[in-house]
Amino acid sequence: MKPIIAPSILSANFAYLAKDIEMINNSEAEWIHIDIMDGVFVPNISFGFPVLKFVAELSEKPLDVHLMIVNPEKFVNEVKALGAHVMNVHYEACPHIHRVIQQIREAGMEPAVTINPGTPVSLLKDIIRDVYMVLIMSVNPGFGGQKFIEHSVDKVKELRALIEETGSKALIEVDGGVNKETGALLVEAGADVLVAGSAIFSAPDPRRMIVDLKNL
Ligand SMILES: O=C(CO)[C@@H](O)[C@H](O)COP(=O)(O)O
Ligand SMILES: [Co+2]
Repeated sequence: MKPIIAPSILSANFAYLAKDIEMINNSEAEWIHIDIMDGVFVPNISFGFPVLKFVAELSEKPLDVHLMIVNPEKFVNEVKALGAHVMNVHYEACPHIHRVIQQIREAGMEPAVTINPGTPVSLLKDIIRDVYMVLIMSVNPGFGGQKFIEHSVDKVKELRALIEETGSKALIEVDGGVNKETGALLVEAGADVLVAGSAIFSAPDPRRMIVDLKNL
């Protein structure tokens, strides 16, 4: 199976965001990945809902919303109002992760749980059947353009084994430092969805890069 490609607009040119969204609309990418940061959970601030309202209006692809914020459950309605397909919350940001997953599902979105590089896959055992997707961070969240953490490949293999063992249908997504080289290792290890920011937006031909990532 070819991986789903989700370009991260964090690496887009914000002065010409409409142009970059148009590029994604006319590409083979399935989703658009949206990184929301609050300067508390991660040491950076990206963009908020007033900006994303316009992104959502322009996008013809489903939105994969990655919330790098504390108390993400406070924003279920705002994310829903964007028409998001997936609401991705960090395991580390939710003491009551099971309840948050239920809230996302009740709101009519697909729940995904993200784990940081320092969080083990084994912690997902009791929620793996309840999530649509697990996002494995292959960099520490907060910035685009960072170096891929190699150990993430082992985490994908471990998660694939957990999914098979439990009969879960969860997709495996990986985010951070994904390019043609690291993407190939991840697909081989069992990843279903590749998020890529700088690899796509700094490529001479971003749409070609999306095709190349799909064909890994
Ligand atoms: O969530 C994040 C960063 O925290 C990502 O989605 C980045 O935007 C990916 O950027 P690259 O590592 O692909 O440049
Ligand atoms: Co992200």
